[in-house]
Amino acid sequence: MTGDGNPPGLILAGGLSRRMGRDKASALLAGRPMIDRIAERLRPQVSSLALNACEGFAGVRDLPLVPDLHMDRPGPLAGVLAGLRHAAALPDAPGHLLTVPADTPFLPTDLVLRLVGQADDRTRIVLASSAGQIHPVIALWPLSLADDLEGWMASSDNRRLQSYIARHPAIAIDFALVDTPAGTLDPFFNVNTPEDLATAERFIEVLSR
Ligand SMILES: Nc1nc2c(ncn2[C@@H]2O[C@H](COP(=O)(O)OP(=O)(O)OP(=O)(O)O)[C@@H](O)[C@H]2O)c(=O)[nH]1
Repeated sequence: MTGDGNPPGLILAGGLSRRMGRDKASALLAGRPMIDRIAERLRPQVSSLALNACEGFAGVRDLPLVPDLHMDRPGPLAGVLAGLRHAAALPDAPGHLLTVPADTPFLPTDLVLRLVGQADDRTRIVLASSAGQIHPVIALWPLSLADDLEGWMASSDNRRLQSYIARHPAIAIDFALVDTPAGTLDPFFNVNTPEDLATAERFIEVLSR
């Protein structure tokens, strides 16, 4: 990787949180906003951390806001594009950007280490996977993709991350499930609903014992 250091990180929080019924990034999880837990997990793994959300997002005060560039084109790809442009302007000239969603509070502490280990060129997208499932929002993106992604978004109505990724070299790195007294925890467990929030609280409780 350029700079041979950790990549900058971007938390994607530009979604509508319809299933949660309120902004999920700032939803309290065991007494703390979920996004604080995610930021805490990521900070030691990245060179800098920013938040992608809509202009005016009030959920987090201590992260720089990177707004979507294509407000008429919703979807996480718009956040990735905004993040790639943001990262390209950073002083240490990173080669890649790490993205994670705002709803995965159990991110592995070796997430970046393992993804970066496979980022051996400037073109390959390195994705996280678990239990045989790829998580396309949890990925290392080469900064060199920015113009290509912008062109794709301008010329196609397809907003699926998987469709864009399928056009590029990509590799998925599998992360193990974790056995806990509350059951098996997927490190990329997604908190989308109030019920998921309750499940996540149970895991936090047993993991903190
Ligand atoms: N920048 C950006 N990110 C988005 C957008 N839509 C979804 N995301 C992000 O993509 C990730 C996955 O989103 P989902 O959980 O599928 O959707 P959501 O809108 O957050 O939640 P639901 O409305 O319940 O589907 C999350 O990190 C979202 O914040 C968008 O329009 N712009």
